Amino acid sequence: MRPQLSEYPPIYSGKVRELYAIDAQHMLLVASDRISAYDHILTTPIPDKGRILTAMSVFFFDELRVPNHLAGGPDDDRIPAEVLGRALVVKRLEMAPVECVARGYLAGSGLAEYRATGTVCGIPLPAGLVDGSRLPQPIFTPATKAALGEHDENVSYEQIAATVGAGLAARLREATLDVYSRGAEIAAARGILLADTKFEFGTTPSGDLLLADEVLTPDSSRYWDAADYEPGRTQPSFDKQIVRNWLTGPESGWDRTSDTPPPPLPAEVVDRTRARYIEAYERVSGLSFADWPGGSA
Ligand SMILES: CCOC(=O)Cn1cc(-c2ncnc(N)c2C#N)cn1
Repeated sequence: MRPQLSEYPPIYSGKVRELYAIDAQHMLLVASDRISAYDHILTTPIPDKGRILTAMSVFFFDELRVPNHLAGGPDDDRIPAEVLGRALVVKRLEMAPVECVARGYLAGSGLAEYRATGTVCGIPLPAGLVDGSRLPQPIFTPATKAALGEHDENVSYEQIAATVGAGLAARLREATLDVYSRGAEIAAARGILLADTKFEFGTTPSGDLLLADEVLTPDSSRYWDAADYEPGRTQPSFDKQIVRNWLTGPESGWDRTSDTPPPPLPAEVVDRTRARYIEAYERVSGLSFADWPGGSA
């Protein structure tokens, strides 16, 4: 008999995910069906988004064989039925206060910083790079964790070393670049470019460094379709472009520059977006989402 979610005290609620306490050593990491766009949490959920992104994390945790915080499988008995398939039992870690970002391409805040300074997080880059340029090699561009709703602040490696110590900083950089590079290689072989990603790591009482949080999902990474890749412009998001286009198109009636919240999404946009998430998972993993736990069918 599975426990009720209400038996687990809530610890943290993020934009699209929550953390609950299971016991002194374990937590339940729950992914919701919420989707964000233009810094707003939309009122319309994407059915199964939480299950699809949980399946993606589990795929990469397993495929990359990186020491991680998982303490059980996706059907662990400690997972309540109501969140089965979109929740994972994880080891409670001492989290490093660093957003460990790896970038293989120039986009977002990295592009803005490059245009202003020719560097990203103090790392000099070649001249002449444009929006979407592939970098000569992936770079570690850490950020400090911002308050909910704020943007993280890019910081230099030296600042991270001053905060967490030179030893841990070096381990974070090495692990971040290793996991990103191998994950990006797997995805690229299946026609999906992982332009950048954000990892979170934690340590065990014995000092082991474990990959935590979510791994190489479309919420923690920029997913681009390799078939549409064209440096020199903003690349379409593999998973969110349908929503973005509708919100900024004539049918939504929404003004992105206003303070008004986005309107609800039409069913057709929801359905196509759900299909894109499933396509991303099945292409990258080679697995069928129909086999993932927790389906209503
Ligand atoms: C709602 C999702 O959580 C976060 O966004 C960031 N966060 C992670 C932890 C954490 N804390 C201890 N142990 C862990 N294994 C984890 C994990 N994952 C806390 N906040």
